[in-house]
Amino acid sequence: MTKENLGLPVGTTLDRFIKRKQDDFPYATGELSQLLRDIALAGKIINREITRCGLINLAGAFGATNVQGEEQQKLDVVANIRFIRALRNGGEVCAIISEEDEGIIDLENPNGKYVVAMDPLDGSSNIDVNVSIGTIFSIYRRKSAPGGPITDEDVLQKGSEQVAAGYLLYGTSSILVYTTGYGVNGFTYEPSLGEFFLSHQSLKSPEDGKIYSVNEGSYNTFEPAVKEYIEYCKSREFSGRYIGSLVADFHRNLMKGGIYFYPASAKAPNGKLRLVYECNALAFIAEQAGGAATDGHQRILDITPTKLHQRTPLFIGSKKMVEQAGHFFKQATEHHQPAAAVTSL
Ligand SMILES: O=P(O)(O)OC[C@H]1O[C@](O)(COP(=O)(O)O)[C@@H](O)[C@@H]1O
Ligand SMILES: [Mg+2]
Ligand SMILES: [Mg+2]
Repeated sequence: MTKENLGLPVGTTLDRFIKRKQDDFPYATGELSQLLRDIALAGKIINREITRCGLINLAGAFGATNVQGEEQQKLDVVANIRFIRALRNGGEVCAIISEEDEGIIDLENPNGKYVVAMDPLDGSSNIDVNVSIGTIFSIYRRKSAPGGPITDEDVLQKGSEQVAAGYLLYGTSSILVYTTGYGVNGFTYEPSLGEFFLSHQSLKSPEDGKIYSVNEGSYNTFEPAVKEYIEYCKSREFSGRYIGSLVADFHRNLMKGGIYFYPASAKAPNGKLRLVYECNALAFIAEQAGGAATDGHQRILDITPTKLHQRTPLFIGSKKMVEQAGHFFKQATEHHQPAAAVTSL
């Protein structure tokens, strides 16, 4: 039995699963396990707020903009507060990077060994229309000495340094999907019991797929290689599917096989998505599930961030599809001319 496949039955609680995983590492202190439980707890609370937000005056705009200049929704703010509170109370984390806060959130917890980067509410534009939304998180080990100030080396680590990452998808059912670097597992939430249960063990992304997910309304602003890749998808009669919540689009493609991309455009030269708290976590999961994630040229997990809210283009999903998209960029770079379709993959 490998560490990846514990052979635990469907229906095992998240708690028991985490405990079993921890038993595989006799020297582990249990702090990461506790941190994962804290995140699951925050997820349950957010799930509750989401399912009744239309009734408790939580729908709609908050009336302020975040650091990116985007209009915050009330649930963006609530989710941020809930997660910060859960991580502070849990005691395992020293600092948080959040989409909703400009600077580092120092929890003033010198004993916290971990740094968490998070998008507390992903897909904000879908909140008020009952469409799936999510939460994304990355967990890093603190690099600087405990007790001292939180430094750039703590918060600007490459995605390949993640010790764990995951997402919560609040959809037709809510699911927590995470990896600690030994495969990917998913836990479906049973609201009447208040528990996450193992439902998707050792998730594997189909190697290839027939779904492409991109905001095609921006087509005219994309660079030629991206336009050509989209034309290639159309020529193959792939299905276009775009929810507009990264977590939901990613999850569907993970299950069914497909590619999600948010490329650079004339109006967003580095794309829209944020490297530290959106792309890295999903890239880690994609790779652990046998998929891939690039910015069109290089592996997402190899990019060293220089800013907390840094943006990056993203191409993520089934391995063959991400490679195929990369070929269009490669050809465009090599020949300085529009790339021809690579049909051999
Ligand atoms: O409306 P667009 O430009 O297609 O952008 C949609 C993308 O933006 C995001 O909503 C950004 O996430 P936030 O809601 O956390 O800001 C992604 O979830 C989604 O894929
Ligand atoms: Mg987001
Ligand atoms: Mg968000």
